[in-house]
Order: sequence, then C-alpha cells, then structure tokens
Amino acid sequence: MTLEQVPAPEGIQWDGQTLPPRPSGFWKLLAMLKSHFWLMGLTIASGITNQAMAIAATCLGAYLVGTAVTGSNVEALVPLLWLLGGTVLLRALMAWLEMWLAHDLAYRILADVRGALYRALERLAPSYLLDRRSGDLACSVMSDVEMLEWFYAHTVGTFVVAVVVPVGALIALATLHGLLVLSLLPALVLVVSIPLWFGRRASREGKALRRQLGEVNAEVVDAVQGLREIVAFGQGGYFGERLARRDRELRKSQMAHGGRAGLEGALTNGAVSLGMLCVLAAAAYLVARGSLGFAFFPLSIVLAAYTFEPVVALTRITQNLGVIFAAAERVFAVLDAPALVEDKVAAPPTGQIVPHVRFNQVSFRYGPALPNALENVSFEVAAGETVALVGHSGAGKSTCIHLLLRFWDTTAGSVTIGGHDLRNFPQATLRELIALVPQDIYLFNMSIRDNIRLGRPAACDEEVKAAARLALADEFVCCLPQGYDTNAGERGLQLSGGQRQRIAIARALLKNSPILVMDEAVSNLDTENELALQTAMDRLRSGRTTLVIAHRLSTIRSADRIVVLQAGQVVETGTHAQLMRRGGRYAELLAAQHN
Ligand SMILES: Nc1ncnc2c1ncn2[C@@H]1O[C@H](COP(=O)(O)OP(=O)(O)OP(=O)(O)O)[C@@H](O)[C@H]1O
Repeated sequence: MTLEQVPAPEGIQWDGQTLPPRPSGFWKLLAMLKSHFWLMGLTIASGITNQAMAIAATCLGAYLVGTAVTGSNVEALVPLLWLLGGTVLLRALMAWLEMWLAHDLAYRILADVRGALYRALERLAPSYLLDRRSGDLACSVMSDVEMLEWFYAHTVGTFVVAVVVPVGALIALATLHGLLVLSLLPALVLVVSIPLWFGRRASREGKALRRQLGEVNAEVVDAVQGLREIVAFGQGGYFGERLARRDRELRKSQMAHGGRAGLEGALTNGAVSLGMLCVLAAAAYLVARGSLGFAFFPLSIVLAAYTFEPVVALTRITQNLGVIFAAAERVFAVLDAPALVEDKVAAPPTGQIVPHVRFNQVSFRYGPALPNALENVSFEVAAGETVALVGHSGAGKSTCIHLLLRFWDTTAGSVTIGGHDLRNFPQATLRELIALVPQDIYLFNMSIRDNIRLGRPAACDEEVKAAARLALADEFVCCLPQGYDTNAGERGLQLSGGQRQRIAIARALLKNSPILVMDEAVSNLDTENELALQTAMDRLRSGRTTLVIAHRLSTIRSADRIVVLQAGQVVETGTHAQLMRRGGRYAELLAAQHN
C-alpha cells in the first residue's frame, strides 16, 4: 500500500465503525506547540526585537547620513553614533538568540514526534507494517519528521515577525507621510497574495514529492536488504534501472516544485522592486514639494525595505509549505492510524490463568473486502500439550498464530486462554503469557548475549548462558570470535539457519512463558543440526502449552494432536497414528511432503 492509499481518515468506515474526522495537518502542527508555549513566545520576542533593532540601526544610519549630507553639526551626531553601535550589538545578540531558541524548540518537538511515531508503530505492529514498505516508513520516521524542523524553526516565528514588523514599519512610514504608505500598499498586497495563488499547486506538488521520496527510499532499502539475492541472480542492472526510474519520477517532481518556487520567487521580487520604485518616486516627489525633509529621504526608503523584508522572508518559506504539510500529513497518517487491536481492559482476569488455549468457531478475514482466511475453526491445546498445525501453504496456519498472539482480533468466534477471551487480557499480559519462536528470527545489531536477553531484559549473564546451553546454542556461540559478545550483525548473516533458530529457542527459554508458539523453519538442516534443534525444541516444549506450525516429521510425530487445515478450515484432527490409519488429507499431505 502506498501512502496515497493509506486509509483516508475522515469518516472512514472499517467493519461498521466510523472513525472521527481529524483536524488538518496545519492545526495539528500548531497544537504540538502547546507544551512549548514559553519557548515559542521567547523565540517570537527575540525575532521581533532582532528585526526592530535592525530597523532602528538602519534608520539611525540613514538619518545620520541624511543629516551629515545636509551639513548639520556633526558633533551633535556623536551620541546617535553610540546609540547606533549599541543597536547593532543588540541586534546581533537577538539574531543569535532567535536562531538558538527556534532550533531548540524545533528539535525538542522533533524528538517528541519521533518518540510518538515509534510508539505508534509499536501500537500498530504488525498489521499496519505489513501494508507499508519498510523504506517508506523509515522515510516517514526520519526525513518527513526532519522536514517539520522547517515549520517550527523557520515558519511559525517568522510568520508572527512578518506580521508585527511590517505593521510597525508602516506606522513609522505613515508618521513621515501618508503618501509613502499608499504608494507601497498595492505592492505589499501583491507580495502577500502570490503564495495564495500557488497554494493548491504547491500542496499537490508537495504531496507528490514526499510520496516519491518515500518510494525511492523504499526501493533503496529493498535493494540493500535483498542485495545477496540481487547479486546471486545477477539482477544488479534490473534493480539499478528500477531505482533510476523512481529517481527520474522524483526528479520530475523536484523540477516541478523548483520551477513553481522559482516562479513565485521571481514574481515576489518583481512586486518588491515595483513597491520600492513607487516609494522612491513618492519620497522624491514629497522632497521636491518640500513636504518631506531631505534627511528623511533615505529613512523612508529604509523603512519601505523593512516593510517588505520579513514578508519576503515569509513568502520564501511558504514556497516550501506544500512539502512541509505533505510531510506532516505522512507523519500524522502513522500517528493517527487506528490500531486494529486495542486494550479493552486495564487488568488481566483475576485468579490463576490456566494455559489452556481454545479456538471457538473462529472465522477471520484480513480486511472487509477480503475472503475469510479462517472459517469456523475450532481446536484446543490443553495445558502442557503440544498441538501441531499442518496444511498446505495458505491453509491458515500463520493466521491461527496471529490470532493467538492477538495481532488481529477474530471476525467471529473467539480465542480463549484458561477460558478467558483474549480481549479480556491487556496486550502486555498476553505477551508475557506467550513466547514466540518465529521461522526467521530477527537478530538485532547487538551482541548475541543481548539478542538472547531480549527474552527477559532483566536476566543476568549466567541466566543467558544457561538458556543458551539448554537450547544447545552455547557451544557454537563460544566458538564465535568474541563468544557471547560477538555482534550478531544486521539480520545475523553470519549464523546458519539452525543456529539462529537455537538462538530464538534460547530467547524463548529465557522468557519462560507458559504458552509457546513456534513457526518451524522449512529449510533442510544437516543431521547434526537437525538433532540439536530437535533436542532444543523438546526442552523448550517440556511443560509448556505449545502450538507449532510443524514442517518436520519428528515434530509432527511427537505432537499430542495434529490439526490439519485446508483453505481456512479444520479438515482433520488426531494423533499421527490415528490420522495415518484414516488415510485421509493428512496422510496425503505427509506423503507429498516427505516423498
Ligand atoms: N496480511 C494479510 N493480508 C491479507 N491476506 C492475508 C494476509 N496474511 C495472509 N493472508 C491470506 O490468508 C490466507 C491464509 O494465510 P496464512 O499465512 O495463514 O497461511 P499459511 O497456512 O500459514 O501459509 P504458509 O505455510 O505459506 O505460511 C491466505 O489466503 C493468505 O493469502
């Protein structure tokens, strides 16, 4: 799913629920300033003082030059020179303070947003993540958030300054002569209105630009993650061309954005030049008529220039607003995405929870428009039992696991643990009750020790080693260059499939949950690895309620019961011996798999 297709949040219907409308990205960006009110106030105050000092210094300078040219007493100007020096210094100080405060404010908010995004991803995982490309998501988390720096550090404060300062400069100009203001106003209105003419186009281009940037990112991440396959299949050229195609689209959007921003800039410059020319002509006319002293001629030009300056600075920033709001929309699309599964209770059911898992007439579909992935599925795993799920690819085995882990809620029927519906457990409790050994364990870019410790972060080194010994991982870990301190590297590439599974088993052993969910790897292992893995799995299963997606004959045989799934339905249940005797679907499946 691309971002274009991310559910439009307003009034959307999802399985009968209407989600409330959301305020626009702009108001949400402003709302984030609430908790940094004082910092924002200080930024604006220093920005206004900075501009006021700049005007004061230039006006003083202009007045001094005007007075000196008309041959007045130069001695009398000395105090004004001191004042000019003080104003220049104060301006420099305020310029620094404004920058510092604006960036402090922006980076604080950006850190808040990144934290909120991470929490949102955690809340939405894994259902939402399955639908988004990881590179595109990474782009949202990093570069879209980075774009917001523009808004907080360079837009909000600049906007207030661009309103307050020109008003002050216009008042000062009006005290010199009303005609000066009148001569400048049409051009000022023109400058302010130019970004409005291009508003829609800027928003459209901004969205396209951020979307394409996300796609290029996704493409690059994809290619980097799949580099081994790309090289092995000699497909470097093909992927290079895909990336180049995305890049060409991105460049087209960037050119459109740059062209429009350039046109806006050129029109703004033209309007400012026109305004300055009008003021120049009006001031010259007033001086010639004797309505304005010559000493005030440079002053009126300087005041006119300062009326335009903050507005022009703002229009330069508004040229990027389309991209900033598009980035904000992408960020808020993640922050506001409704979680498919939410805690309905604050505390788990009271009393001891028996690890007895039951699927009661469960039907489930992944989306309102999709067919059922499970249809009236019922089976149970009694406390301490092992049940193996078998079936062809797409039969619904993983879906059963997803529902037990409550990654999704059932569409009809229920899954219970100890007789309690999963919806009556807070998700945190559920995660504690169940340990998962996935088919392809993700090894984080940290030491093997810390990778195992993810099972129970509070575990000491000895406990980690004990779990590894039980999982028969200790021996090969000790042979690694730095033993348990060896970095597992990105995706743990230096470990074999069987070794990685044993790390996953050690992780689960350390977690020590009463319920175990295993998705057995399909890959073939050598006999030694196979035996080691089997022993490790048997140790892990012992005394736990285990639901396993089984591929190995040894696992299937040793299960207390086998549930055979076909097209989302349970077609057979029984022990290996019973099902073999029956000679039905299970026997066919096994014959096909193991011949
Ligand atoms: N995230 C998803 N969105 C939509 N449909 C899905 C999703 N995941 C699985 N399905 C569909 O649900 C059905 C059951 O899939 P499931 O992954 O549970 O099968 P499986 O038996 O585990 O297959 P395999 O052994 O290949 O993993 C399939 O038709 C599949 O296409």
